[in-house]
Amino acid sequence: MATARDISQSGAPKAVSYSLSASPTATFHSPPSNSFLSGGLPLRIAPKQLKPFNTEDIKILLLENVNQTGRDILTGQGYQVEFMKSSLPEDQLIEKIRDVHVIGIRSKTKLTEKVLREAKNLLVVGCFCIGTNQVDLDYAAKHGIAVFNSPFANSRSVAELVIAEIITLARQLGDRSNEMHRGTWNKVSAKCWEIRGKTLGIVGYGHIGSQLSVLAEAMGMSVIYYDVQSLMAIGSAKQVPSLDALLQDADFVSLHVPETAETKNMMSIKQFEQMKTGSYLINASRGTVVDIPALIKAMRGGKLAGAALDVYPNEPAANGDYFNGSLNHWGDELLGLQNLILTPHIGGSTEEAQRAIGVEVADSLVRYINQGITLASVNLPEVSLRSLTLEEPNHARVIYIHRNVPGVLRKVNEILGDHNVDKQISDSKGDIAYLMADVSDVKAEDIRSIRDSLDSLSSRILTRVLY
Ligand SMILES: NC(=O)C1=CN([C@@H]2O[C@H](COP(=O)(O)OP(=O)(O)OC[C@H]3O[C@@H](n4cnc5c(N)ncnc54)[C@H](O)[C@@H]3O)[C@@H](O)[C@H]2O)C=CC1
Ligand SMILES: O=C(O)C(=O)COP(=O)(O)O
Repeated sequence: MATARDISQSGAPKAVSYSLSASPTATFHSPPSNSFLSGGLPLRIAPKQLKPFNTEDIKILLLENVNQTGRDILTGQGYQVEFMKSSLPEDQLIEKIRDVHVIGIRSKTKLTEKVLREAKNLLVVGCFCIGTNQVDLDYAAKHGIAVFNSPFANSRSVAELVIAEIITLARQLGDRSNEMHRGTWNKVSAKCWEIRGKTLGIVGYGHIGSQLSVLAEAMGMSVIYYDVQSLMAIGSAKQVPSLDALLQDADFVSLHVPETAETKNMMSIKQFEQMKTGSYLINASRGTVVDIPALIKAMRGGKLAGAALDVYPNEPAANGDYFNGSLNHWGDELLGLQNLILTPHIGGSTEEAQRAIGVEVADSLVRYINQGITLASVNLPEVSLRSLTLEEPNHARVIYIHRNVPGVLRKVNEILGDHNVDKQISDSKGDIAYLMADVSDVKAEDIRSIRDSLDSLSSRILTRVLY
């Protein structure tokens, strides 16, 4: 059956997702085949007066132990919230995602095209983390699914972890501690260093890299950084022109780039060869950025004096025994190395960061679900109008997500032109455009007519009407 998410190859808009309900206690409906309304939210019309949609009809699935702060905000809105501590294997994720309007994830849940294709009712994804590489952002945008994240609420936590790791590596604290646990007293100073006066090379000078820069300089380190963009240095840090230049000069190299095609195996055999003998590598970015066999080789050959890994190419879905999962590719080869700190992707895992992320992403979701506001979306144009005046009767907010092709605004305004448009805004991002208009003095039949007319336009991706 065609759904509201389909973009017809023929250009003809497809059917529709929700039923019209006049019942004051209506619950979520499965898409009826003969329904005549489309879009992401159930329409609710009370006799005589238009009513806002019912938040209780919204179904949300939260995976990966999203913080209580976010859960409280979402349940406080009256949405139906299902919470799970871990991520889900693909087959179970596909089953679950078919039914929900909103999904909240962290870095583990992969929302690929295959998964999103099944998400027939999905309006919006909340990434309760910084990275959005786990979501097919382009597919989501082309199907009118907004994606939000928290761009910097855990940056400080990651930077502090890296500072701890720099000192831990320089003083071989991990090995000394392990030895003490095994009953060995091993008091040594050989190849143990102060970090004062050493050079830290930061790869990727964004939110985390620049925070790290400030902390490292405060401890007496010299900072150099490499970034694809030309960025203002903080303090006395200096931008260098290439990764090679950074690797040749740095005593410690810390990676803070996103997962992209360009950053895959950014640190491989050639790059390790460029590094100073006795230097250290820290990766708290994404597991794909470091070629692990090349790292093992560099550590065994003495090129590196130590390394810290917080992220891995494949990470387990849940806490527990990982030996049967992702890390067994390298097994003893990796685990047997000296002065290698392994942590289970905890860079952003502090109370402060998780609480702040919970609030920030949940707030973005509520704004989008209730008001259609896309501010801070990572894949749709950022569009905002002041809050819908729900107190005023017979107002409606029309949201039209469409392909960015010539002539759409003229057609939309022909449709809206029969009504009193109080405010209107439109913006585009690549192939996708987002239009929002508030209309007043509309009755139920006007809304139905606006909706049907917008649905009949060949540019349509998704129509929502909120009131
Ligand atoms: N370990 C953990 O728990 C966490 C890991 N992360 C990871 O850290 C990454 C970085 O986070 P932020 O600093 O917030 O991101 P950001 O977007 O603020 O900064 C990334 C920087 O990398 C630069 N960059 C991109 N491609 C590059 C390339 N090929 N070569 C050199 N520079 C390049 C960008 O220009 C940008 O300045 C995130 O994408 C995420 O994958 C983020 C938070 C927690
Ligand atoms: O914020 C990020 O991108 C992170 O890597 C942290 O991910 P997490 O929320 O711990 O799954």
